[in-house]
Amino acid sequence: MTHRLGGRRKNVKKGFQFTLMVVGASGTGRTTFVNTLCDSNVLAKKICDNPEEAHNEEGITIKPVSVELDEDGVRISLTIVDTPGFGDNIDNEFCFQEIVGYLERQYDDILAEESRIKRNPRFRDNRVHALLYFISPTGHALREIDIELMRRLSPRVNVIPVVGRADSLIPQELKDFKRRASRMGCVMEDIEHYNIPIYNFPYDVEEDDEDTIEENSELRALLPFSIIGSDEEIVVGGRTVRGRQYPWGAVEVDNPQHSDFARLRSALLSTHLQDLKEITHDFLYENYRTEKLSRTVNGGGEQDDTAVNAEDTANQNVRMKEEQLRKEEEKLRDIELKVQREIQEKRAELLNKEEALRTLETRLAQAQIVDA
Ligand SMILES: Nc1nc2c(ncn2[C@@H]2O[C@H](COP(=O)(O)OP(=O)(O)OP(=O)(O)O)[C@@H](O)[C@H]2O)c(=O)[nH]1
Repeated sequence: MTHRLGGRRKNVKKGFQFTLMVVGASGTGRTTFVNTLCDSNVLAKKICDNPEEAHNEEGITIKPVSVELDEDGVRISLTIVDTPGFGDNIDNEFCFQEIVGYLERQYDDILAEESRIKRNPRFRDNRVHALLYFISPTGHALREIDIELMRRLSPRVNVIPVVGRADSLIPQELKDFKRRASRMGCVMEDIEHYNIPIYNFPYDVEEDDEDTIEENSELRALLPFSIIGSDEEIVVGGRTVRGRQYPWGAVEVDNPQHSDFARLRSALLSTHLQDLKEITHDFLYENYRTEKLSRTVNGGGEQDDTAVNAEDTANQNVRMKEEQLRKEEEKLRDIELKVQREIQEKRAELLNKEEALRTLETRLAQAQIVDA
């Protein structure tokens, strides 16, 4: 079920917090996309690599940066988590682990916070709500590394595949690459073939309204989104627009005929922001939590901070229950004593009355004897 921003007046006033991770090999256009999305230089461009150091494998660095955006009058506090260095190494296993580890650490923080007796008012929820996976515009099927990473990340985050630098392919090539199976294979065919549970703008024909179904099926049909990014402005037919100028013509970032940038931007920051957050909390985090806690209960051997916290909470619950039972027993004992006291008082009262009756009867009998 998709939720719109408009229905949440309180949040509209306060604004929304959203965290977006961007992953993709170097040169796929991640940095330019982020800067185009935020309309400012949020991420610094990598300045020309030193050829003497090019063979050094630097590994991946995960860098969150925050930026405040105004989306049609709604404040969005957007955190971008960039992952430069992904796919640059011969062995990418370390990169996979770093990214999955980062996503899981944010869940662990929430789990630990939920288990605390006293909440930390300054606690910040850093869970990642969506991950844009940048695919190189090769025109070929997905690479093994793309399939492997999307498959590993999908259980932990809403993965949305995008084709970066989409203007590197001519429109027909791009169409074939996105959806239409050709000799080369295509992105969506691979995603379906390998059963990768990406975020596919879910809808329920029975439950959702017509507009939601229509909008979500349109967005689903655009997957993977083709992205053109540019931090430059060009003049096209007298209009100043963000785009890229070529000798043969121009491509415009915000023109839906040229790129899916505008549709993706509005899905992320407006129409589907709440849905992505809800799936993260209700489904992805909940699954992680269940896995983690059942591993702890089943003695999976993992005894980290969260496990200890969960154990503390369980012990505390037992102690609270014991205390409650003790109080109830005390209350029952008091009632019992009170009832016993009342019975004794009534019995004494009855005995007194019997005594008085007997005295009366004796006096009556004596009076009758005197009369006779
Ligand atoms: N044609 C075209 N070029 C692009 C596009 N987006 C970025 N580029 C160019 O591609 C090159 C790499 O872009 P970046 O945004 O730095 O790519 P990146 O994925 O962040 O790469 P690293 O910074 O090396 O991790 C730059 O020269 C950009 O100007 C695009 O949509 N179309």
